[in-house]
Amino acid sequence: MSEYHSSKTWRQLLRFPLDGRDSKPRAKGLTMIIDNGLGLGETRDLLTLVGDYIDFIKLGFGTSALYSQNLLEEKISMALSFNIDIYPGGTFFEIAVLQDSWEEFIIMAKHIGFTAIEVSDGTIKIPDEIREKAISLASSINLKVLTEIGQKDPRDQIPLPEMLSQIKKDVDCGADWIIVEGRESGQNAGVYDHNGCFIMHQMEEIVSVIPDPSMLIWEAPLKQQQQELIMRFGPNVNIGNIAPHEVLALEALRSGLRGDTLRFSCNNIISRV
Ligand SMILES: O=C(O)[C@H](CS(=O)(=O)O)OP(=O)(O)O
Repeated sequence: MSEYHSSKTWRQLLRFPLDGRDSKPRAKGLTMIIDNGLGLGETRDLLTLVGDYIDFIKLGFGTSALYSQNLLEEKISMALSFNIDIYPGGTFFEIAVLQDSWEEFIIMAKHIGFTAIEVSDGTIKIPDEIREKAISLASSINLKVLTEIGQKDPRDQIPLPEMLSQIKKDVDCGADWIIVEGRESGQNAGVYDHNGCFIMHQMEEIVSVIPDPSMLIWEAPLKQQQQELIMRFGPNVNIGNIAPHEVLALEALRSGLRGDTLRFSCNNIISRV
């Protein structure tokens, strides 16, 4: 091949097969990662490479308690410098409820620099009154509020009508987003069966009660789940519990740069040629 001289980038040469992916800052198409213990160097590397494709970092479960304070604060500032919201895992909030310290927990989260909070009851039962007050308190101090519906253990699963009414109550109380439980495994929890397949009627009912589907964040750690969500709701569906090293792969899926969604976008491409 003769010498090739061009300053063109791939983006100038090739269109993304799936149109319409929103860029940051965006109100929908959010990606939330679960960080179970990235060091500062790893975090810097990750955000330099894929910071444009991450909207929320969740420090998994109670891992925040295991950091030194300096390191935690440094990690939080790093996330903020990439315009990424950061919050402690829902399980950590549940521990604070169990220990009757949830008000101080929320205030301390704000003080440390977290920009959001997750109010969940995936492991323990939380009285409605505490859930409502927690949402209001967090909103009143300008923390973004994510609530979660669905249980971690299928044996604890609450009936669907209760789950649906919880969504409505959370929205009325001022929750900004509702996370649909899927765990880190994406199997046998929340709206997934033991194979990681969506329990379809649950998914449909959830979508039907929410005033704005972009308020939902689907925990969907598995590719088959991400693909299903993108094919059903488009590239700007909110997806969470993404492993840090899977962010780019998810973004490729959202943009049709991967066989699984390229197939789906083929009609689109053919009609444009
Ligand atoms: O971070 C948490 O507390 C959990 C992680 S997992 O469900 O145990 O994998 O996430 P949550 O946001 O409470 O579902």
